Amino acid sequence: MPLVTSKELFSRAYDGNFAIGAFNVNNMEIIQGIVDAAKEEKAPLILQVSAGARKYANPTYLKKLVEAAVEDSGLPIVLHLDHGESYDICKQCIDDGFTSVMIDASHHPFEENIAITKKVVEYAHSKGVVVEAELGRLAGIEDDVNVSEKDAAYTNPEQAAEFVKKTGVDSLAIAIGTSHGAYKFKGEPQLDFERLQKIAKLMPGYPLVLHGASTVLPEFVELCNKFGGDIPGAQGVPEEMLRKAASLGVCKINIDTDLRLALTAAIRKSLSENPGNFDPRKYLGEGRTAIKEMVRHKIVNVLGCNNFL
Ligand SMILES: O=C(CO)COP(=O)(O)O
Ligand SMILES: O=C[C@H](O)COP(=O)(O)O
Ligand SMILES: [Zn+2]
Ligand SMILES: [Zn+2]
Repeated sequence: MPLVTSKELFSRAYDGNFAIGAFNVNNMEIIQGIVDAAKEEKAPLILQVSAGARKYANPTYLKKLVEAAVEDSGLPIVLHLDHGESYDICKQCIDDGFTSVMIDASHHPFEENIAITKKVVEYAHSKGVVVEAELGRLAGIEDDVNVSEKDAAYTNPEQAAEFVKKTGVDSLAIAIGTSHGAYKFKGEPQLDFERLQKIAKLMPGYPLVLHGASTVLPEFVELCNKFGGDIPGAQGVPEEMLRKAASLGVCKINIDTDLRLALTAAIRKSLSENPGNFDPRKYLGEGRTAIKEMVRHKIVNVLGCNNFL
């Protein structure tokens, strides 16, 4: 099976109230860990590549690794550009064979975001590629911010509907209180589900995307800290909130930080417990296994996209 777009995956996810995991990939072990879990759980996958990942791994290598994953697993896999910052990088990835790109022009004024997104959509659609865009600012919002500050940063539901209509974009990343990285909330985790419901109601059947959706699993934070790390106070999105989002029109859930933490925790532990070892296959292998089990947990217990095939 060749790489697929997310069209069919999202439509099934929407109807079934589950979500597809979009995992950031940077090297072979990360890809293998994710794909091995998905293969065993019969789950589709979105493997996403950031500009930083392309720079780190070299675009040709990454693409070949993802193609190898498709060939080896036989799974429906989407190759997606994460946070494309310009028309040019989106075009480059489309020409390179990506089946999905994100144009993230969310930091531009509304009309400009529309114009840039529309241009990407026109090119992508002419090549059979789907597009994700973003509206709103993905930022950690403190507990004590007032309503007007929240309104300024979070996605405006009416604007979201207008944006989708004017751009023809295939999916939309929204801001309801998540943020990237391991420090998402200072106090109680809080997402604006009322806003999500309003957005979903204005666009029935339309696939929404949640960035910054790692849970920052405490077991990995603890392992990192136990074996020489120093990441105090890390906190992510509780799993029940992700399940709720998936039942309210969120079809794509982005996960990077949890992969980083699982890999780092396992490598720290392995190196610390085996001080005489200098064979990378041992600690990278243990990192890969940690990723596999973490991703399996997400697929089965959080995303609900197992037994998809
Ligand atoms: O949104 C993401 C990638 O686009 C990843 O979010 P996390 O940092 O929560 O894993
Ligand atoms: O959204 C950001 C992703 O976690 C990718 O991060 P990166 O740009 O460091 O590769
Ligand atoms: Zn953004
Ligand atoms: Zn993101």
